[in-house]
Amino acid sequence: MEASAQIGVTGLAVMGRNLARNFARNGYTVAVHNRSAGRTEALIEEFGHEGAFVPAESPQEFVAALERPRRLLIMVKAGSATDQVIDEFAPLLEPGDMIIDGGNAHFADTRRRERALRERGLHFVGTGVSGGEEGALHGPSIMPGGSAESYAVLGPMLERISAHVDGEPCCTHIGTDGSGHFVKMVHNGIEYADMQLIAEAYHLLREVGGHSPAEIAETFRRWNRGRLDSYLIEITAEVLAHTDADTGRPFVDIVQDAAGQKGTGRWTVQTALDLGSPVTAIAQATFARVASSRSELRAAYRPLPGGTRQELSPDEAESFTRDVEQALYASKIIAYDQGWTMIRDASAEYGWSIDLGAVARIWRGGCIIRAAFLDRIRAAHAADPGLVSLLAEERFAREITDAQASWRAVVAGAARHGIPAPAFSAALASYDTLRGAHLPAALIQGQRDYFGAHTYHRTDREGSYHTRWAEPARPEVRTDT
Ligand SMILES: NC(=O)C1=CN([C@@H]2O[C@H](COP(=O)(O)OP(=O)(O)OC[C@H]3O[C@@H](n4cnc5c(N)ncnc54)[C@H](OP(=O)(O)O)[C@@H]3O)[C@@H](O)[C@H]2O)C=CC1
Ligand SMILES: O=C(CO)[C@H](O)[C@H](O)COP(=O)(O)O
Repeated sequence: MEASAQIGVTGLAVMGRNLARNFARNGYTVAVHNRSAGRTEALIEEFGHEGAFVPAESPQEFVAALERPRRLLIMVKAGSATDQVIDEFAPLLEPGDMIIDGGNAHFADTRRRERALRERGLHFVGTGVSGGEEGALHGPSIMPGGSAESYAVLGPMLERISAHVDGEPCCTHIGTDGSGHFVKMVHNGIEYADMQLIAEAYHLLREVGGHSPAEIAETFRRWNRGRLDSYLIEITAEVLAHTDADTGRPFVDIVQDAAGQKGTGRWTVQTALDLGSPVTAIAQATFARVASSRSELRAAYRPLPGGTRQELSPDEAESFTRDVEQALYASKIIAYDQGWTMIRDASAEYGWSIDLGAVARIWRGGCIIRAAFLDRIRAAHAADPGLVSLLAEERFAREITDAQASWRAVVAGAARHGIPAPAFSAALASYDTLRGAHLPAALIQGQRDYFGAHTYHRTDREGSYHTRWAEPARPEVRTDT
């Protein structure tokens, strides 16, 4: 077989098929392969006319169709399937060739795979891809890790098929080894928080504000024309406005209230604990999904009393809606700030030198959390490349300040009414924790020292200290001399 394809895609389910079509529509010759040949045949039959495809039945045929250095994109089920595919294809490749993994791999697996393949002279490019089925076809946000050398060859192709905002591609080299998959994982963590915050806003508008799903859809449409303008707000309005054809009831009332997850949010929270990154809003959003699915626990709690419901007058309901918008926006700033903190922490830990402004730039289009807001984050980092937190930027700080009263009223009101608002509450608590001059952590240090002689630092002197709590006089000793 003549080596005529600039890229090959193996794994032709929804994502792989549409990425292959995207490459072909952009003028590349694309070799296509799938474990079961039916998907390859279906792609050629349905979409073969869209561009230059080279269908391959066997891995050998597939690899033979690729121009050198070979660029082989894996789009299979994340996990052990990725290792199986690598084991199958790597022996057929030669030094300098590239394996790109566009699945939602755990970044630690990507680091392991990159190391192993580097030893064999191959480039392994763990690449985050976001945008779902439609994004894959029309332009996703792409987050490649791997070597700078591989990006020099691959980058132009990936940038070409990515979404574009203001003429700029939603694709950039994130850093070495697993950095691309790490950033994609945090994208999904933020996605969980954003979705949960929006869901809490809906719940409050319905249960406290007394609005119908159709009315709330209109509210979201209005918000989508303002500073909350985002894909997730847009689709939320569509979902809320949808009526079930069978029953004539709002769609949200016929769907079971148990949220699923494939696991990237969970990975974000697990990794945040290892890094010491306080991503509490993301964590609460992830736990809220978990809790929604624990039907046996929910059944046990259900008979117990809740808060006091109070009907709002039309004026009060209108004012409450404005408060919820403020609370949603303020909480969103915190959730995004937590995501960025985590990326900054990992970048330092793994030596990735991630450009935090570039991450915001490539998330402005193509991905699930795309939003006007991300351009503000990009601009904040452009103005101050050393920005430690979004709240250190004047405009974000002013907006959070302006939202104060409403934000607190919404969280307090939710508690009074007995409506769960875990992500709103976590975001506000995070804000108060990080801005607090004094935290009760001093007492925790005392407790630790009491039961475990874990020592503490004093506010007035250098050094580590321990109080001998068991002795009546409780003498204090310095432990670091
Ligand atoms: N769906 C989405 O919106 C998004 C998905 N992703 C990620 O992209 C990747 C592809 O996702 P998606 O298109 O949804 O497909 P799936 O995750 O459903 O995976 C199905 C594909 O994996 C192949 N596969 C499974 N096991 C093996 C194996 N052991 N050896 C070879 N091939 C195997 C299947 O082949 P066969 O047809 O023979 O069964 C099929 O092509 C995943 O890693 C996913 O996490 C990333 C962003 C968004
Ligand atoms: O990667 C994605 C988008 O960026 C997927 O849509 C995401 O995996 C969905 O996650 P979950 O099923 O956990 O809600």
